Amino acid sequence: FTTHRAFVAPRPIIVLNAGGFEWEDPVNAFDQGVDNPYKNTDLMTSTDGGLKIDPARLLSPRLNGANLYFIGMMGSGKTSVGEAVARRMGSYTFLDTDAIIEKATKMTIPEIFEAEGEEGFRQVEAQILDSVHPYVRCVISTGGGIVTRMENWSKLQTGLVIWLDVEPEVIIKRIQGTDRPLLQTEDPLKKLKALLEERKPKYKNADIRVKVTEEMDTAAVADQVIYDLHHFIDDNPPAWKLAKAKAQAEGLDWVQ
Ligand SMILES: Nc1ncnc2c1ncn2[C@@H]1O[C@H](COP(=O)(O)OP(=O)(O)OP(=O)(O)O)[C@@H](O)[C@H]1O
Ligand SMILES: O=C(O)C1=C[C@@H](O)[C@@H](O)[C@H](O)C1
Repeated sequence: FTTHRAFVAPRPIIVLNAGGFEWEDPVNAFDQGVDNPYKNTDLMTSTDGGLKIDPARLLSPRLNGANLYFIGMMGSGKTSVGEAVARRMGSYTFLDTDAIIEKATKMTIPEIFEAEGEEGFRQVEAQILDSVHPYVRCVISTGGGIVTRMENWSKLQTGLVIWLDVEPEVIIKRIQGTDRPLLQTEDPLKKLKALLEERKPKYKNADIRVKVTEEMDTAAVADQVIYDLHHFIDDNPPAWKLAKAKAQAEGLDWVQ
């Protein structure tokens, strides 16, 4: 992680044509931003001694614009937690690749799976990620299977990647009976376990792994993510800081 990774110039969104159907320019689907974030009164909390700033608010200047990508199994909380983190940060916009896909294609995810199969959906997903990743200051919640395509990692790794690691037994209680296409089987828990085993080596490539237990509600997970992000940045200072420390240790003038 180096802060200058964040400065990828935004580029025009192209009109996409994948998976066998015409798309609208997905730029119109990017309207899920946090409204006027500086009006967020939760950013300052009152304590005994006075006002205390939310540590989430301090992340933004430390990230220098780098995007945060949430990865993990379906139902792991990427959308709920991602949105909570973006709101608390104040100056980051929240985006959800599944929601953008549905808006850009004017189809629901089950409809895309039905019409194009999983492979068609993956193509669409990869192109949406390609369109989204040049933007800066975004918290981006991704689809559970986005990690399966190697090419997606080159986009994810332009930001910081956070894996919400949740046991299938916990997930199934949250999402049983929903219309997620990959769980339309006789034994959804078995399917979830098999998918997790297959994907675990990919999820492990995340910069930060947050173990989420059943007792943790969305706010507790968001707290943990924010805490871990500060520690990650502490442990991975930008390259210029290391260069400065090295130069000074060698007795060189840093700036004449
Ligand atoms: N920490 C939590 N505790 C309890 N319920 C949660 C928690 N996090 C998320 N949920 C609930 O689980 C369900 C799935 O959450 P969410 O949509 O955020 O997951 P997701 O990872 O974005 O899923 P998908 O990849 O399928 O879109 C929602 O009903 C949400 O309210
Ligand atoms: O885990 C998966 O492969 C998926 C998760 C969802 O977020 C959707 O992207 C879709 O249902 C596929």
